[in-house]
Amino acid sequence: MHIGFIGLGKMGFNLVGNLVRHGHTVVGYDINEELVNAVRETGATGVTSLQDLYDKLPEKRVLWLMIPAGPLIDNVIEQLLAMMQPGDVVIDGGNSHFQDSIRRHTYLKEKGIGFLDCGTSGGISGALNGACTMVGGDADVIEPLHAVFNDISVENGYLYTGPGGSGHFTKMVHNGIEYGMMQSIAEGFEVLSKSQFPFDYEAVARMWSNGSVIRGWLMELTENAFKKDANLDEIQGRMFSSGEGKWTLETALDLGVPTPVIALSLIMRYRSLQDDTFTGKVVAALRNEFGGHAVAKK
Ligand SMILES: O=C(O)[C@H](O)[C@@H](O)[C@H](O)[C@H](O)COP(=O)(O)O
Repeated sequence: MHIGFIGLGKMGFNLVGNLVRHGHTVVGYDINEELVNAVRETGATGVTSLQDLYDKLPEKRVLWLMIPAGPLIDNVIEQLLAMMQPGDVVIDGGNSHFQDSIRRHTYLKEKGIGFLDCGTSGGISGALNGACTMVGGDADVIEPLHAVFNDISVENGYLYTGPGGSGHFTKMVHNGIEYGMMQSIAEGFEVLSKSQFPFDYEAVARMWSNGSVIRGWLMELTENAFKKDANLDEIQGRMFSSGEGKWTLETALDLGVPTPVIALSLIMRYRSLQDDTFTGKVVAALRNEFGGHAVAKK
């Protein structure tokens, strides 16, 4: 299949390589010309304008966006609308909010253009070697593209999730789960680190990766991290987040679903970004006021 790929960052670049390896004809575009040059090495055609990308594709064009979520998606869709014809399809492969995807689905459908929201998981290596894809949209729009999603995904790692928005909804929940699992693993290792035993964290993670109930990719990645830096001395414990955990919690609250693990995982990420907190000072001061309990002075 012919595919126009917009956004050749870490994920997009590797997805292009994956598509080319599976025999698809890809035209890749990015505002960064170095990436456009580099993508030519994968066997894709590199172009430096959206118009050129569009013109190089046969009718019923497939335009795959792998760019940061938010207004940029709307911006690029508006640029494409100046060229697109009914029958064309836009795929958003990034981490967009599912409500935005529902809106874009409706907006483009009114113009005869298909829209698929594709949650893409598995990180950078998965993008190249076999991703996990969860895709929402109209059944007739996705029908000719099932084979493509199957091609770029690991075996059984692709699911058509249903109506527009459901792909990104599924990805959002996946990421909420990811927050909770990572926080739990991290807390376990902190308990190990505070114990009286001289644990080798890499060895523990390797052992837990083999046969235990908590084995899995995140545990394997934990082993990798400790292999590189035995006590993680080289990094700070600041846990950034790009929004999906927050959206999962907001959505759960809207739906009346109690999600304490995901909620606290998210809050711990926010807490990790603060060196000291006013909240902490107030609680410490109150303990001191009512009970004379010691406070740590600066
Ligand atoms: O499934 C995946 O491959 C990941 O979930 C990925 O999509 C996610 O965006 C990053 O891991 C960062 O997420 P946070 O910045 O929210 O931690």
